[in-house]
Amino acid sequence: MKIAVLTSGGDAPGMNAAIRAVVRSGTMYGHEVYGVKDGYKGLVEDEMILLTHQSVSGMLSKGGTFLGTSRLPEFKEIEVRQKAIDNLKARDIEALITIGGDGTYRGAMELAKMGLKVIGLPGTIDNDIPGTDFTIGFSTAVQTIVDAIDKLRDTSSSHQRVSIIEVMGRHSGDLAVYAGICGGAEFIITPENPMDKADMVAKIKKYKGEGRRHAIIVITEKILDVHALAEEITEATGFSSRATVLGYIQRGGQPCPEDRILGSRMGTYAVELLNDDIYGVCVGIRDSRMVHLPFANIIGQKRPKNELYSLVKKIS
Ligand SMILES: Nc1ncnc2c1ncn2[C@@H]1O[C@H](COP(=O)(O)OP(=O)(O)O)[C@@H](O)[C@H]1O
Ligand SMILES: O=P(O)(O)OC[C@H]1O[C@](O)(COP(=O)(O)O)[C@@H](O)[C@@H]1O
Ligand SMILES: [Mg+2]
Repeated sequence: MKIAVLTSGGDAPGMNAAIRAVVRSGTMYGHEVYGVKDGYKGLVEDEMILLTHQSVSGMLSKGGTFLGTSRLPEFKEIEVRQKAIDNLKARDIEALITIGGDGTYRGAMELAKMGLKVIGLPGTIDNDIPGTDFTIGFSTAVQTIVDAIDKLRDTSSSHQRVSIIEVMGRHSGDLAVYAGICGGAEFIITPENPMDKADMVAKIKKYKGEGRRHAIIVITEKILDVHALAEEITEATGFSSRATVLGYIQRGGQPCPEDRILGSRMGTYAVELLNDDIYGVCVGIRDSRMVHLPFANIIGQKRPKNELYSLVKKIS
């Protein structure tokens, strides 16, 4: 069978491991694997290349995605998707493996409805996809954030400051919660765990009175202006405060072992699903096992609130 693979949406460390696994296991099972450049854009513009065992050599340890990625809002239009399907048909490519986040899943489901054999793999640092305990890229991003918190604690403590650290996650607080716990944050503010400003100010005043040298606040992006919050805290508590927006550094870097393993497992599992004539599904990891679920069961669903949210309150 001819199989195409693409990465779409925000890049995530471990995407290359997943592509590599699709190529290596695909060729092992006798398939031909084509890499699509820059996500859905490459499908529409017919930018695809045959990938061999050799083409993915050395890719396991590389961050980002060597195929490139993009956001293509026009892919919501049926005429644009039809062009993608026609390009695949002209090359006799029967199946497509997409690696991306929730938006990529939506595009994949639409393609599946149009008759293409599609499998979705969860690749995003946000860990915001239902049906899987973890997404490819999340663990590496957590590691990067923890490293930043550790460094910010050094300078906070030296200057006796409250350090506010804004992390990514879009509408999901998982990055903030996991990294905040690892970094010993006093406060973790996320869409699922809103800020109680009066309580926070009272506690920071108390910490100041106790002579504490620092406090760490980790907050998900898009909730508020962190620099304004730093000024408010300084004024209201007398505990000098500074904010740092971590930004795109969270998306880059060498994938950690967990993401290399997750990408390798998911890429191989996707090919094996196609071998078994299973498609129209997305892959997940649940209780350490590979699973698959129809796109329709995942898209638009909410992830249950992570149980680690209650841990934060007990140990901070
Ligand atoms: N409803 C949709 N129908 C078709 N394609 C979509 C839809 N939503 C998103 N996409 C495609 O998926 C791409 C990636 O989605 P995006 O939300 O940007 O990133 P991610 O997949 O990482 O969440 C979009 O740029 C668009 O091309
Ligand atoms: O790269 P852009 O377009 O600025 O998008 C930023 C967004 O991408 C992410 O890094 C990853 O999100 P996606 O996986 O949904 O693309 C979010 O955490 C962040 O909000
Ligand atoms: Mg997303």
